[in-house]
Amino acid sequence: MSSQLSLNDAKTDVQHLETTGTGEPQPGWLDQLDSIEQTETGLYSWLVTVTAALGGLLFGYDTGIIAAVLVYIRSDLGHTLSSSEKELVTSITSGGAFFGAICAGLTADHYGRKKAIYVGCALFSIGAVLQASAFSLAQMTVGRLVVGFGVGSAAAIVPLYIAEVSPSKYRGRMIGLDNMSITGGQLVSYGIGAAFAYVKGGWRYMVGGGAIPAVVLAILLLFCPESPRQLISHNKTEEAAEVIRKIYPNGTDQQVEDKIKHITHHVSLAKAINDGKGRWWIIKQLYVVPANLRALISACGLMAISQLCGFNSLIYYSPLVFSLVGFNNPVAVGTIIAAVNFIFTFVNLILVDRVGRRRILLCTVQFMGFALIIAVVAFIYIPIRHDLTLEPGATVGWPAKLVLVAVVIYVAFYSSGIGNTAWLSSELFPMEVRSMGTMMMTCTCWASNIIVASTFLTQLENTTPSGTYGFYAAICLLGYVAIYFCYPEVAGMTLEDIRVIFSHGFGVQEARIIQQRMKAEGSAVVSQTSATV
Ligand SMILES: O[C@H]1[C@H](O)[C@@H](O)[C@H](O)[C@@H](O)[C@H]1O
Repeated sequence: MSSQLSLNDAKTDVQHLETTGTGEPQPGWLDQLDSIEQTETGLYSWLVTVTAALGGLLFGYDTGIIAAVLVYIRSDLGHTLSSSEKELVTSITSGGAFFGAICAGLTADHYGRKKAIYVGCALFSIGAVLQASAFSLAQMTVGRLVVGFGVGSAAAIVPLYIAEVSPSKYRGRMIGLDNMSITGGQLVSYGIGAAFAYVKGGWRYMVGGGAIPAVVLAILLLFCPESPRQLISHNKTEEAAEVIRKIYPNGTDQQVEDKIKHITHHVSLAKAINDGKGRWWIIKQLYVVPANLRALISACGLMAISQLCGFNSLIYYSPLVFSLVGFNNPVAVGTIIAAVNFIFTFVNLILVDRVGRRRILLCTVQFMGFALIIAVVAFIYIPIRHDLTLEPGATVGWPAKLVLVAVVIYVAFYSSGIGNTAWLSSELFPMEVRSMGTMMMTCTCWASNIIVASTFLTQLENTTPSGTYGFYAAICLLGYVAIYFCYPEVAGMTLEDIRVIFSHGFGVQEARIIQQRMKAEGSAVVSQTSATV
């Protein structure tokens, strides 16, 4: 490809292609520019994706490891931690993630995806060292906060980066790999927790170990490219061409050139839409345009349900819950939960595009609620005192085993449904407000996560385990009603269709009609996640 290919040339070419003599767009011209997507994909983009997904692993590891730490930290910070202190060191990470996600979301366009991931690596490493060397609650809290900043930025940037370096036919699966590595990281953290359970000061190795994948990620990232979209957006067209050649090793020079024009078109479009308008203006559009507001309610509402249903009370505190009901190797029992979460994330990955988001959600959320009701009943028969200890002499009987079974069922339905599907809702937003809408969704995630993390133990003490899980069961059942009325099925729809359905209320009926029409026309149900550039 010639070196004179600049952003301006590409723009001119796009304009030329875009119009006929009458100024009408030529049908299918944009698709023609993307024929490189049909070529055989090489190993490169998979290696880049697996590397970036280490960011997801760190997110999972650092959120999951607190469970074992809380069991083994005992009085190493100078005194035995009270319930509210345990809640503080747990929820401060979610608080950090809230701000980390906002900062990363606001700066990633300007500084690039890779820089944001490097900053995440630095935060993970600094946080790990601060925690591992902590002898006071204050230092531990700061360490957890710093790690939280890293978690938030990884949660916001890694899926974005993967989406931009992956060929569209594998995009859904590659982003799914990030979800798998979050739950995989939680599983690894439980495994490490169990492995260091009987080592003196073992919790320091658990938290310090979080620095290892962060350093590995930082080193491997040196071999990864900046995303072509970012490069083009900063007029680095030649560099973008190099990256595109590596992602699509079987593309011709012409196809590489076309791909650049294709991305340039989308970049210019996005710039034109938000031209001269500040971020606040875009955020305002989410609220003042009724269709946008409804999309925001659906996306953020689903995310809030996915957190307020109490799932992370298990990820963060399940060893405490299982020691409460009498199991004497609670971290090992908790590992079952993390393993089920990991395995069923994979089930979600396989089903979500085929079955559709709404159907999966409606089916799984009600069973989550029913499973929790079984746990509520079982807890009634376990003699737990107000200070969260068992009555002396109590043993692990059938109620404790029933709690474990109910919780495993709940987790399986969670991760095969709402746990991962909630992250897909960015597809509900029209392009001009998508990045800000996604940021709002991420903020909702961490804000509601903080509520669960910071209230769970107090709630157990004050309203008993049955009351606490009864509350979460109620959220699931209310969530079912909310999804039924407010969450339309958008799998495989064009952005225009999605815009139309939200201009008619929440568009559940309209979406059904469009889905039926699509089926009748035999159009393939393709994930919108994989359809965006
Ligand atoms: O998608 C993730 C996943 O399910 C994690 O296991 C959970 O900790 C997160 O809160 C959730 O958003």
